[in-house]
Amino acid sequence: MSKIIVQKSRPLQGTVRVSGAKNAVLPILAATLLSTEKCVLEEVPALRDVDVICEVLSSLGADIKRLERDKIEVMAHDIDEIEAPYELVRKMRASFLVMGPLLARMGKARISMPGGCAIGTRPIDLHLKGFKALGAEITLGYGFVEATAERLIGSKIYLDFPSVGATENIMMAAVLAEGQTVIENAAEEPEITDLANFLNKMGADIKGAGTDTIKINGVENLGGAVHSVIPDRIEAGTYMIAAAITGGNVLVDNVVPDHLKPVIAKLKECNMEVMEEGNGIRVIGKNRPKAVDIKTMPYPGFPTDMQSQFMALMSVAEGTSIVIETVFENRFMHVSELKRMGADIKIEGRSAIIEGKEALLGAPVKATDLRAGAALILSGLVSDGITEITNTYHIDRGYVDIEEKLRSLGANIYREENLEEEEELA
Ligand SMILES: CC(=O)N[C@H]1[C@@H](OP(=O)(O)OP(=O)(O)OC[C@H]2O[C@@H](n3ccc(=O)[nH]c3=O)[C@H](O)[C@@H]2O)O[C@H](CO)[C@@H](O)[C@@H]1O
Ligand SMILES: C=C(OP(=O)(O)O)C(=O)O
Repeated sequence: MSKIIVQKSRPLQGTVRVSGAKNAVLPILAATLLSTEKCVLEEVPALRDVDVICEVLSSLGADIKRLERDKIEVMAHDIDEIEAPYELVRKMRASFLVMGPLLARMGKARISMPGGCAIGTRPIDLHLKGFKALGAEITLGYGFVEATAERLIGSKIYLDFPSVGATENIMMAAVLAEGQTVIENAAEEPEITDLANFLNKMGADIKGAGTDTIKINGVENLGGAVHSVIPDRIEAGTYMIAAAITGGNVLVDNVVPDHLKPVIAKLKECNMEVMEEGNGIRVIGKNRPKAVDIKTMPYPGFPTDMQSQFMALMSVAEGTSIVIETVFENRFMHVSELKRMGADIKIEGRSAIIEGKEALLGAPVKATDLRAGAALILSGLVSDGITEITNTYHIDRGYVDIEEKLRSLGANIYREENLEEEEELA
């Protein structure tokens, strides 16, 4: 098991380039199953999750070539399997995103139940409700779910909650359905728009992605496409907080500022200087941050995937802040780890009350999930002593070269590999 070691660092300085978005590339790779022609994806982040979804696609019969570190070619001409095995689905919940494309293309899909995880139970009822509305027959077996339909029929689907994954899965199923599908109360995240843009390049007819009503007119088949994945707004936000927490001056390059509105607004509210510069955002942290409250919401609200990193910032802010998590029912696992580093945080239901401290103390801590791991790294940058983070495989799911990128800004961070121990799986 590897460890990431972080020591108190000087204010970070320089430029860091953001990679392609994990949450955009995963559904886009799943969508390549819909085409019998070659698809080429650029700005593909070199992440563990990307390797897993590629393994899923290969197991179904797709031919995958890595042309460059961030460029992948997928040829899904010969799909001969309809089952994504538990072995892979347990490594990454997003494997479930192959269900929609498989069902649309093959008329049948069988996927292992993804199960719960550290941030909540994460049910799949909305995905299934959508497939049923499109005419699929759903069978729940021991540990798997099977969907069958000779041809899906377009329908009107209202989502009880704007689930990102359900919107994507239903959209991918509906592109080859007969007639029109309307998804109401759809998720509006930029990653949904990126997926829709990719599908439209393949020949789909999708309108309204990025709003709460998406209209999909089914087509007979889809062709190949070349697509460049949007920048990762969560990775960008994490480096913006790294600049703020260390009182640094960092240009976070390759971003879409519009995707980061709530993070920019909150950083400004805590007295950080934030400005757009070319394709980047510069963050200058001159003073100790002022405590501000946040409430996570579906896009365009404050992203739940930035909640723990923001809490790390609030742990050293001046004053008291309240963080309310409304998207996941159990996304405060990082609190006990931050407390080990001296943070003063109390949890009351879905709220965390944080009394900002002037300094934190390094400690051995565990990354309980991906963003929890990022929060611990951020805290380590401003903690006296050494912070030793284990369960780093979570961090590798979502951050490309995180130590190298932070080191290039002057951070004191490195990784210790211990290959003798077996890695626990997510
Ligand atoms: C790969 C990917 O893109 N992951 C992102 C995606 O996850 P994911 O697509 O899993 O998140 P959802 O938007 O679906 O989940 C949001 C909430 O809806 C609930 N829910 C979801 C589906 C369902 O069928 N039933 C149900 O009750 C979930 O338990 C959760 O409480 O969006 C989340 C919310 O922005 C982000 O934190 C994740 O980083
Ligand atoms: C929760 C996250 O991802 P996933 O849905 O892939 O677990 C995340 O990116 O913070």
